[in-house]
Amino acid sequence: MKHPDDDNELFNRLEAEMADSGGEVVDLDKARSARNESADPTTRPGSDPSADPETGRSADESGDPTARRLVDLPTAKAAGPGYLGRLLAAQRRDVVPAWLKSTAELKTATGWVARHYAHSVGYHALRTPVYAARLTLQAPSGAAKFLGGTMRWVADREGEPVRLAAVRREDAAEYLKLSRQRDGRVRLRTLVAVLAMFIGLGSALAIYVLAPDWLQAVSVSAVVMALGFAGRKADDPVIHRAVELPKAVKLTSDIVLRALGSLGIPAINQAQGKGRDGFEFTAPITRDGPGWRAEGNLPYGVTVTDVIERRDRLASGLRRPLGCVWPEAVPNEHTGHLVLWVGDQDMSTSKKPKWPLLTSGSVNLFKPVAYGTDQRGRWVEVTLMYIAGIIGAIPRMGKTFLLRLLLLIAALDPRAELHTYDMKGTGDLDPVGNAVSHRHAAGDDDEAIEYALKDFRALREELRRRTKVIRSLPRDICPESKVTSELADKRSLGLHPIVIGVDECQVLFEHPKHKDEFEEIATDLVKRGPATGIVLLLATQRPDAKALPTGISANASARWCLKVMGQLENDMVLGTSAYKRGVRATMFAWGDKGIHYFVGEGSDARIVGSVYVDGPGADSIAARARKARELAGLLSGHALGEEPETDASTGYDLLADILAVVPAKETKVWSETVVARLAELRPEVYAGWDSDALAAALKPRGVSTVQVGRRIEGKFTNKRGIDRSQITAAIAERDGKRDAG
Ligand SMILES: Nc1ncnc2c1ncn2[C@@H]1O[C@H](COP(=O)(O)OP(=O)(O)OP(=O)(O)O)[C@@H](O)[C@H]1O
Repeated sequence: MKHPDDDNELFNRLEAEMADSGGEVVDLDKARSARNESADPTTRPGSDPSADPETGRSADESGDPTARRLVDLPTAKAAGPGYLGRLLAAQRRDVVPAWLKSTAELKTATGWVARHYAHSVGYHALRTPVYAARLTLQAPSGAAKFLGGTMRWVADREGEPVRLAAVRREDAAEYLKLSRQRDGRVRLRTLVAVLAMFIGLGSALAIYVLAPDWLQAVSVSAVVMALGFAGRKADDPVIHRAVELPKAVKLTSDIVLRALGSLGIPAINQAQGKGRDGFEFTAPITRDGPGWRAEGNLPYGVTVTDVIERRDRLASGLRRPLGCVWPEAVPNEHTGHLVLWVGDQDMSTSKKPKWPLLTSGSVNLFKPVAYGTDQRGRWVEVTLMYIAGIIGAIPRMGKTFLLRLLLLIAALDPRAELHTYDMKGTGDLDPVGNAVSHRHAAGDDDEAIEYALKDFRALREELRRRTKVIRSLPRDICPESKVTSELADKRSLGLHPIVIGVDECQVLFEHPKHKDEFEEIATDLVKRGPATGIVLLLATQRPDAKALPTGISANASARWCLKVMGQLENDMVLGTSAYKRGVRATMFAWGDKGIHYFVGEGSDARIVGSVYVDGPGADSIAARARKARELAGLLSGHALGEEPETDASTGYDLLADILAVVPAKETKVWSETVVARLAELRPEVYAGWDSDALAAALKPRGVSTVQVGRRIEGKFTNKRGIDRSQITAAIAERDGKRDAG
């Protein structure tokens, strides 16, 4: 779009030049049109920018002080970065193509080729007897063809039309010449034929008399097959194709231009109307994975998003199914740089490579794991640690399946503690929940909401505990102040990954009574969870500010957006102004189930088709995950049939309990007295605690024990104890500076 400042600048510069030359006011419209013409992307190169657009002469040449002057300096062409500058900014294409660099892709491609030929060989081997029988049946006709052909050759039948033409012209000299040539040729060919016959018959006789049976059989078969082959009919081949390869039409520049011309974008149509291309190819059209890739610049002012918006028309212009046509913008390029990838097959129906984790293998959540494929069939990976993610889509597009897939991946890391909430209540998350989850609930009834609320509160406590543990760790063990795979392995620290998945999260965030608390805790988990090893994954079918509070959607670092209906939902899931940048999940078709835009931590949006794992598949993966946990002794909570109340490890608040047993008038109390009272209060948790255990439990909560002196029976005794004011201060800090006293 032309900026109004451009006109002002143009006007000012024209005025300045006129003042220099004492000229009059210039027709700005004409100057503008001259400028626009020189700015047309498809203008032929080589035209002199300083020349008058009408006379072809430059203003200086004409000597007319009122002549219009062009505002671009003649040196404008040379301006801009020099050769080195351009080299620095140049984009280098890969020397080795991506598919050759990836061993997984190479293996997949080799596997496909091997399977293709194995199939062909098997197909033909099974049909060999049929082929032999058909060739034998065709052998007599082949023999007749062979004999007839030989006779015609000996009799020089190919020269006959020429001789007959000489007869018709009554050209005696020519006819005599041709006849003599024919007689000579027939004599020679007869000799060759007779010789060949004797050699053939002699060989046959020799084989009959001298050769072993197998050689006789092979020779006779070979002759019969050869005669059968000679007797084949053009319209009925003996050998049929074992594999019908899909015929993908080659993408040519003409097809691309035709398709772009059919979009109804005025700038392209105008350029094409004037006989120009309306698109400037910047690289040859090449094969790229199972499809074609075209790349180039759209006319000035036309953006890639204009094309993406009309993807269905583009598909019509290319005469390809919608699922094959993927126009994309290139990050860090100008907005008119289009990459058009046209697949051989529809992405939603094309055959996907087998997901390696489907049948075996485990996961380290701190490392990338493949969870889907892009348009080109290449694996796309996600690292589930250090993220908070949101999944959004209209109903029935595969949102729950995607969430379940991510949770299954998490389940395959035995260290991960899963909290799964299926607020839709249809049991889609049950395979994971029942097999491995520490906490799991389905449905939106009061019981499930209470359960979730209790768990969220406990998770907030856990988050706080973790931040303190991380803070108390020495720098060399925890150099980045975040949980690492090594720290997660140390069970004593309790920093294992926690993955929370909530399907239809709007049920929590719109709950009439608890919505604020859910929102507050979830926002905290999204902001501080990733560094402490807590991952929150939220899925919703109604991504708006109520269903997905902005504090959460703005801070999520991973986003998965399946088909949505409008810009608002699109940007809600994919981030502000994603729609404007051309990242539009609105373009997905209804049949594009599981296909989504994925924006990972700091990476550009990619189109991904997630791996399809159905219910039974999910069951078997979850069973595998359960087994691994059982072996490692890491199965806990819901998966063991435990209810949260009976699980003492997270269901208590030590600081609050101390306040409960130490009245305000007792400012300092010995630890042994505190643990005795605590054991009375909550024996299932505190029974067996001693002073040291209390000190160890208080340390991550930011409280240390102090020396407390007492005079007992006239004797002064010093022992470790707690200072009540420290406990109230810790609670105040923990609860956001609220007064806990
Ligand atoms: N990756 C995939 N590939 C192919 N088909 C898929 C994929 N994921 C999901 N589907 C299909 O899409 C259907 C809908 O999936 P799912 O139940 O996850 O949708 P949803 O968006 O969660 O719907 P709702 O909003 O009603 O819960 C599934 O029944 C499944 O057959």
